[in-house]
Amino acid sequence: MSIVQKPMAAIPPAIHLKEVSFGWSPEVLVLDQVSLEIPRGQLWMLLGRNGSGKSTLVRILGGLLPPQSGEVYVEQPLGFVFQNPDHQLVMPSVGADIAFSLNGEALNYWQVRERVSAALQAVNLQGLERRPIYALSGGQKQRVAIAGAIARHCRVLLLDEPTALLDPDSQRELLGYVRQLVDTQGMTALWVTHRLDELAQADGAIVLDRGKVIGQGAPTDMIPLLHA
Ligand SMILES: Nc1ncnc2c1ncn2[C@@H]1O[C@H](COP(=O)(O)OP(=O)(O)OP(=O)(O)O)[C@@H](O)[C@H]1O
Repeated sequence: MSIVQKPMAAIPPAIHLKEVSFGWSPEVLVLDQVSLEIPRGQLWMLLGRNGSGKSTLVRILGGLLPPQSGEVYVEQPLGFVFQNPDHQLVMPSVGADIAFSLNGEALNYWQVRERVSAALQAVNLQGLERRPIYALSGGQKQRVAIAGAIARHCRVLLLDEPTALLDPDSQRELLGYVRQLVDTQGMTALWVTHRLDELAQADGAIVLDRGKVIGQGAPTDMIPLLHA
């Protein structure tokens, strides 16, 4: 008897860019024919020197900038976490801020409370709904920003240097939470960083150089490209 194995259905990537270009002026391209794929349910890092185009790329992925040419696909809904949480958290208390991120969804009071509470649990800030934002540490503020995305049931998280303003312990802790969300909730995360030690937690990495992708794949394979 022969066993016929059905081919596994290919899982489409959560993020897919094909030949995307962008420039602030017609003469100078900040992104030049960028093509990349990020598999669903993985944590990838985006690396490159200052000015290589990382933030521009993340803004295009988030729909904040339109590409001049090329194709962009990002699984929805998506959430953003920026370098400075003070630019992102707009309400006076933790619970109000996360609830605010649910504006526009047709949820009743109890559903909002349930989403806020579950999101806080996912980033280990349970019970802090009433805590004023000003009373949080930088790392806790970043976790509230992530909780906003969790509450919206985001499938993709775009994090633009989220640890840049954190102390080393909070950096490691935040990365640990995102790693855990990817592993337990199947989210896909793209994390922009300059910190090579963070690569150890990644499933893959992409290196940008002057607006071009010069490498994408296993994190350890990308390190030599950064020193080239
Ligand atoms: N609003 C803007 N107007 C004009 N040029 C811009 C604007 N924002 C960024 N640039 C330029 O686009 C290029 C890419 O910037 P981008 O912020 O994407 O790089 P980056 O890799 O994120 O850098 P960094 O690591 O310093 O954050 C840089 O030359 C930058 O000066």
